[in-house]
Amino acid sequence: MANFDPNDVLLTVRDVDVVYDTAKPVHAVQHASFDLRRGEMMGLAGESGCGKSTLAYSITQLLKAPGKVQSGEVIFHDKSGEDIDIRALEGKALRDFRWDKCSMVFQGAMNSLSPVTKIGKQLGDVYKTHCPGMKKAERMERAAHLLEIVHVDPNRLSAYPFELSGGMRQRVMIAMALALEPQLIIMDEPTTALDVVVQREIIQQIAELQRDRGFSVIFITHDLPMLLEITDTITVMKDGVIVEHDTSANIFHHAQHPYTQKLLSSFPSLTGDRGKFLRDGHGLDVTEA
Ligand SMILES: Nc1ncnc2c1ncn2[C@@H]1O[C@H](COP(=O)(O)OP(=O)(O)OP(=O)(O)O)[C@@H](O)[C@H]1O
Repeated sequence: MANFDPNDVLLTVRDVDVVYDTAKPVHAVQHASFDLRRGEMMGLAGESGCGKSTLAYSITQLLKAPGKVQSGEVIFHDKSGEDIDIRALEGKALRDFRWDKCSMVFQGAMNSLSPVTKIGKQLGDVYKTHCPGMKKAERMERAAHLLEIVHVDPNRLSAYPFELSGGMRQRVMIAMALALEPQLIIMDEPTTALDVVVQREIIQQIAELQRDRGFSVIFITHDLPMLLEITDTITVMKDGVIVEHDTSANIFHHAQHPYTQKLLSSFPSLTGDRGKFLRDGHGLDVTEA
């Protein structure tokens, strides 16, 4: 039971090919194609080194040398009706696109907060940059609201990052990613550096926020059972190639590719039977397999 219209595509990725141009070139992503719908939460799974991050960075033009997108098409179908060719964006248009329409939360994002600047100012600066006419009082009001959304006490606006726990700092980074209400958020192992209890709380919260606010998510992790709980669809990569892309329910019940089957069977379950949880469109309800 998905929360999105299957015909309402937000992102079209076609035939994307990425090479790291090193002494021995690495063909890290090969002919990757998928559609992401508006309001869809898609998991990108596969073992370390299979090309998940490379594909995500290519989509957002964040790939650094020696990585190079050699070919392919990435089109963002904006809610305004405009089709944006992301690979053709440069300069200000690209910077605006990144926060305004698409944001990213990285694994170590919490460590990218400036240690000498209060949380409120760092959140407020997103508005200062992207909404230049906004008054300071409104920036702070919005920053406080963002903290509330991610369950951090708004009094923490006056705190420095070192005064917050790792989980709180990562929540602040999620708040920052939400600031301009982007249509797409790419999350690359956003909770991996945190302890498991905090990971679980934050992942549940991401799923709730996504459901309530209707943005689309590409959630990157090697943790396939977790993806089964929170995503609508899952894309599985192996050695730079997308080997399977289907609804999470189909991946769980009828995985076609032997590699997906192997991934599914290689994880112990928290609940006894492997992955009893499946997203049903209403959060993380339990569904018998
Ligand atoms: N800067 C680089 N130079 C050369 N090769 C690279 C570079 N970055 C990544 N690669 C290679 O590209 C391939 C894909 O790496 P990538 O980091 O995208 O995989 P991943 O699935 O995201 O892995 P992880 O889960 O460990 O983050 C790997 O073979 C990796 O060694």
